[in-house]
Amino acid sequence: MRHEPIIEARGLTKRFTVDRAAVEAVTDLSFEVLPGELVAFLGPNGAGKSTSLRMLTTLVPPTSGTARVAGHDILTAPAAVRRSIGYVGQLTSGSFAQRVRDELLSQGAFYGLTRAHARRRAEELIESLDLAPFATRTVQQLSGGQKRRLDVALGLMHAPRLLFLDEPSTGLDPQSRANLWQHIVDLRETHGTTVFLTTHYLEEADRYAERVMVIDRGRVIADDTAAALKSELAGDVVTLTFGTAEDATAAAGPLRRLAGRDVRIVDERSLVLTTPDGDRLLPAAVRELDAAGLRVERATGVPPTLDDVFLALTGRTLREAQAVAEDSTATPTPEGTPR
Ligand SMILES: Nc1ncnc2c1ncn2[C@@H]1O[C@H](COP(=O)(O)OP(=O)(O)OP(=O)(O)O)[C@@H](O)[C@H]1O
Repeated sequence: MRHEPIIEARGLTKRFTVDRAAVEAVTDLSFEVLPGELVAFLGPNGAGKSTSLRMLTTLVPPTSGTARVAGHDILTAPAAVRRSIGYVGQLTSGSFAQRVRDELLSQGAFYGLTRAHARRRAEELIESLDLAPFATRTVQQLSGGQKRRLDVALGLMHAPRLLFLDEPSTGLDPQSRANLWQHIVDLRETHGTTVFLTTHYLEEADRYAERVMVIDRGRVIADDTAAALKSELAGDVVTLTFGTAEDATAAAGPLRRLAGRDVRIVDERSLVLTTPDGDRLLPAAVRELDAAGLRVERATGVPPTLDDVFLALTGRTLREAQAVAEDSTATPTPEGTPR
């Protein structure tokens, strides 16, 4: 039996007006997420990730298109959508002077849980998000990673089936990031919570998400498992280094024929190519070139990353796209929810 999608976006588009010019933050976003999926929405700064999330969580209205989220239409039943989902935005939500446990209880009251229910739920979340040692601390006494775990707990107080997280790990050190991710993965495994999150960390999306949607300039440009995206859109990067520049030049033709791929010469003595099956190509290439008297000094085959996927799709790496976005001096005129 096919499950009903828990998110069903149809042509979601958002246009902002910046200095009287229209900025299309999100263009024609259509996709489905099934219950229990863990989806990473990956893209550089300014790609449209947060705006997409804000539309799906009813924080900003779309310019056109609509979506059904947890069974409710975001345009006609926004309150029902909000009751059914958890949302953790980019900024830490806890109020500074409250203690962790009290913060969770206030959130429970906000969602209309009885005091006894809220207490039970708070204890469960304190346990599952590893907050027990800090439960009586105030929010301002927590580290960045602990605060982010509290944010996730706050988003889960009313036990939503669907949790949206906007860049949950940005600004955390690598260890806290890995720890937070482990909690997110556990949540999904233990409670079957559907998790839809944005990130610009390639490695995280690659390692933890079972599905990666890549967004660039407001459009979704790829949507699959990380493994499928890498094998279909990128390939192993094979590098052969020779003793002399002459050997490298002489080897380029035979290697091109053997691999059936374009070959580039780098650093005069190395040949580089991308192929879906580097492990098979490498020994064959070394044997053939050796037999032709062209000595390979070093041979490496590196599996592709999601950055190679982004490069294959856009002609630039995600890191380059990120750097350009960070250099951009354009300040948007706020409209809708302030950033
Ligand atoms: N309130 C707003 N008013 C005007 N323009 C906006 C507003 N919010 C976002 N934008 C613009 O829409 C585009 C997409 O922004 P968005 O915040 O959705 O990107 P993002 O992928 O989430 O980026 P980041 O990783 O930096 O959070 C950007 O060009 C941004 O400047």
